[in-house]
Amino acid sequence: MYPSIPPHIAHMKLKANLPQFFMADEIKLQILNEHALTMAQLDQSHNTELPAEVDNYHNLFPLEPPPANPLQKSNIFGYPTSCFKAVNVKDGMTYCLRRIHGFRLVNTKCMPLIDMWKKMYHPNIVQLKEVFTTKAYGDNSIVFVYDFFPASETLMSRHFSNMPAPVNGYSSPFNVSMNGGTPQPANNGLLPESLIWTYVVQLSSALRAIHATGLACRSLDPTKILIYGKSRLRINCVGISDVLNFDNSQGNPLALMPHYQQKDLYALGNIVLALACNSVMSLQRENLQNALDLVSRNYSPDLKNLILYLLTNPNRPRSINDVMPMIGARFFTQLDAAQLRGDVLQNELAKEVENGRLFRLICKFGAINERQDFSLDQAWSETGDRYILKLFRDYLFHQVDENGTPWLDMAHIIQCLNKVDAGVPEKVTLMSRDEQSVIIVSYAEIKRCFESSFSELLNSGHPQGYS
Ligand SMILES: Nc1ncnc2c1ncn2[C@@H]1O[C@H](COP(=O)(O)OP(=O)(O)OP(=O)(O)O)[C@@H](O)[C@H]1O
Repeated sequence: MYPSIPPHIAHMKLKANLPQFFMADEIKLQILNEHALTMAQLDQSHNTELPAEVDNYHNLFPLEPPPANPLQKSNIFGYPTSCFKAVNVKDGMTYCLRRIHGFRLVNTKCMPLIDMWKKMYHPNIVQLKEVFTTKAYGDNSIVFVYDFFPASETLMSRHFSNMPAPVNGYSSPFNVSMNGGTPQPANNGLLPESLIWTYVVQLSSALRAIHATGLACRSLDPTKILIYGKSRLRINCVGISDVLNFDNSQGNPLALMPHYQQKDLYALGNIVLALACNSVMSLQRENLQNALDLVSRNYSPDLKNLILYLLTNPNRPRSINDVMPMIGARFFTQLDAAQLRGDVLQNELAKEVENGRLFRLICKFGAINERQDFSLDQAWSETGDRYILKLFRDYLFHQVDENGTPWLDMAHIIQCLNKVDAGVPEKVTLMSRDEQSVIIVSYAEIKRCFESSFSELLNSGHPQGYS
């Protein structure tokens, strides 16, 4: 048995500051979950519906169940749409593909707008990567490719999913046809005001960037806003309306944007009001006054003023920049939260950089240990420097206690690998498997054996990715 670092020591610093500690754990869980979802694959032997490949994308995996009626049109876009994750064959990355069924692109004058969207990088916008037409689905479809955010959901499903089924067969919340009456919170209680401002800050920041480039979102709707983690938002589906609803009569494709920007602001007002009432029913014209009363009773005057600014006087031109003073000091809360999260991530990244270094070391050990044949020498991995490395591998991984039971201790492995990596002069006792011989070597000597053995391999082969 060898002394090991008590596992809690490594975490002591973080645990001393509990909020950071929990945030780090939460982020790790989220990343694990996201990784599992990114890796999910369809069993191709059972998949008869989806094409194996669409343009440069393969491994298609639907992100939503097939609709009961395949001709069901999206309320926002007016065409049937479907969403997949897929892997790009060129870069191996996973993307989100949104197919617009039965759309034939006859006019490419809208493409400058798509180029503008592709250049738009913003932390609250799902980035558009490319657009292509395809017959891979057996019809004329146009596909919009976006960054993929695993484990994300829509703002609609997060906050308004327990709404009664819409009577018109469509699913857009902003078209729900209800019987009127006072808007009732869809869930028990109302959302905390701080959460609503968190959303306002993110959505207005995205709109500010979009409007500043001369574009407009044109599809701002709770079904077209992605949410992941606790409260991180991104505006989704940018660029689609610019293609599907392109007005060919305008010489300048940006000519109508100021008009659409006003509509974006109105849509933002609707979203904030629906969040504040915790119900999309508040958006019914006949419910508006009741909804505003509910906001006055439960939230700050600033929130009500923001909603009034965005929803009333549609003939008065409004600007997203006017929202900033209404957010006021709440902006600092956002900034603080973002910086705290940044610190936690930096801390976690530092640990992962360490882990990555040790992982590469283990990969190299794996390439040397137990190699059956090298340069026509069958005993290469059993002799010379490699023999020491073999015994060191046993020392690292195959320790047993006095009863012969495997002794498994991560801290021992990490500590020893770090010492080899640093080449410290400390000595270690290695024992042959038959326990007949004992070798005392320093970690520095092990490092030398390791480096010379690995460079022998490197010089003879075609190494890829080892550094
Ligand atoms: N870029 C993306 N990355 C990851 N998941 C996404 C992405 N875009 C959409 N999704 C997921 O795909 C699913 C369907 O999204 P979609 O925008 O079609 O919502 P919807 O409520 O079905 O809207 P609609 O009624 O217009 O079809 C949602 O679960 C959403 O979280």
